[in-house]
Amino acid sequence: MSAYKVTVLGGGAWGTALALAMLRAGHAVTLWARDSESVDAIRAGTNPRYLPGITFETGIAATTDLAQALAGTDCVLVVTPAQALRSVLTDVKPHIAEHVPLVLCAKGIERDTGRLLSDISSAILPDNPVAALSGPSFATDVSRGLPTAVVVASEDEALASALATRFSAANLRCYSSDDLIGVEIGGALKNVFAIAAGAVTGAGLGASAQAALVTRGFVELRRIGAAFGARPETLMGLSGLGDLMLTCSSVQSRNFAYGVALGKGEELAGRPLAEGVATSYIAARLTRERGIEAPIIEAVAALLDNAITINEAVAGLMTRPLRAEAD
Ligand SMILES: NC(=O)C1=CN([C@@H]2O[C@H](COP(=O)(O)OP(=O)(O)OC[C@H]3O[C@@H](n4cnc5c(N)ncnc54)[C@H](O)[C@@H]3O)[C@@H](O)[C@H]2O)C=CC1
Ligand SMILES: O=C(CO)COP(=O)(O)O
Repeated sequence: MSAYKVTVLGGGAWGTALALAMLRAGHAVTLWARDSESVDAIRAGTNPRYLPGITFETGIAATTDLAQALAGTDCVLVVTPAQALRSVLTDVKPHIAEHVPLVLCAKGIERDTGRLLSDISSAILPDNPVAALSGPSFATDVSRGLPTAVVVASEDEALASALATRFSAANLRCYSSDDLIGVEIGGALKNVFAIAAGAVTGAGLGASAQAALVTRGFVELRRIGAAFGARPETLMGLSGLGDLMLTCSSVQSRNFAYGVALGKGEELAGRPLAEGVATSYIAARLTRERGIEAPIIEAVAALLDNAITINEAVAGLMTRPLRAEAD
């Protein structure tokens, strides 16, 4: 029987880690990256730019040739940044066979349109079933083979379950879900709250403020999730609360680290990818348009725009009208 062929698009931290996870699950893995430097390094068992200090097994067939990466593939993991999804899938279109599932692994909402990533995928590649992989999982942990649990979601429950089975291995446990929107919303918004939590830490506001911020962030996530049709139990799961806990508590998170720099008033240009920046702007717009109360998201977007200071953000949140917690 020929091996199940997985194509990974994206040679950054998460693309490399997922390619390794797929290799360890016993699949034939081809990784496409746009720069030959990353391709050469990954073939040799390193990715110094995105996973510094980590060496790993060889066996990933890395290439800069997209057509070659997609030829004869059984499944594609799309692991480029959320804001690049539209252009990447447009490039993929001529080279992918119908019915090959696309598993979206980025966490974000398209800034210009407010579209969820699965919407973009269905619009560009309507004949390819779409799934999302999300949950608390740092690329460094996964590439080191540390135990990790994620969720694979698709509106097609049988597909989600089949992919979760394929992707699971000794140290990667994949749950399945048919709540695609719920999984996407949780993954996208936790990055915004991670920036907020980082800012609280960076500004030295204390552990109590930190806990309050994360808890009230989760309330905003639930409100927005409800408006988008996400199931509450999905938001309570790995891709929602689980990832919120992870990224709001560790400088291993680039979004949290970005927030720390913001809270300290440090230079923000040139930092590693923090998906929550783009997502905060569009999430603030979407919540405003839909009349959803999301003061933390609003504050993050305003802070990033230099429209308010951290002290003004705190004062704004602390002086809102008092209310019952459950409202
Ligand atoms: N790093 C992590 O621990 C995790 C990351 N993610 C998500 O995965 C996504 C990717 O993140 P990372 O791999 O960590 O980012 P990264 O910054 O390490 O790598 C991004 C990769 O995408 C490539 N890229 C950027 N724009 C591109 C374009 N227009 N066309 C083609 N390639 C492009 C870059 O060259 C680079 O290889 C993000 O949405 C992130 O939220 C999800 C879970 C864990
Ligand atoms: O999504 C992640 C872990 O689940 C990675 O978070 P950062 O993008 O903030 O590093």
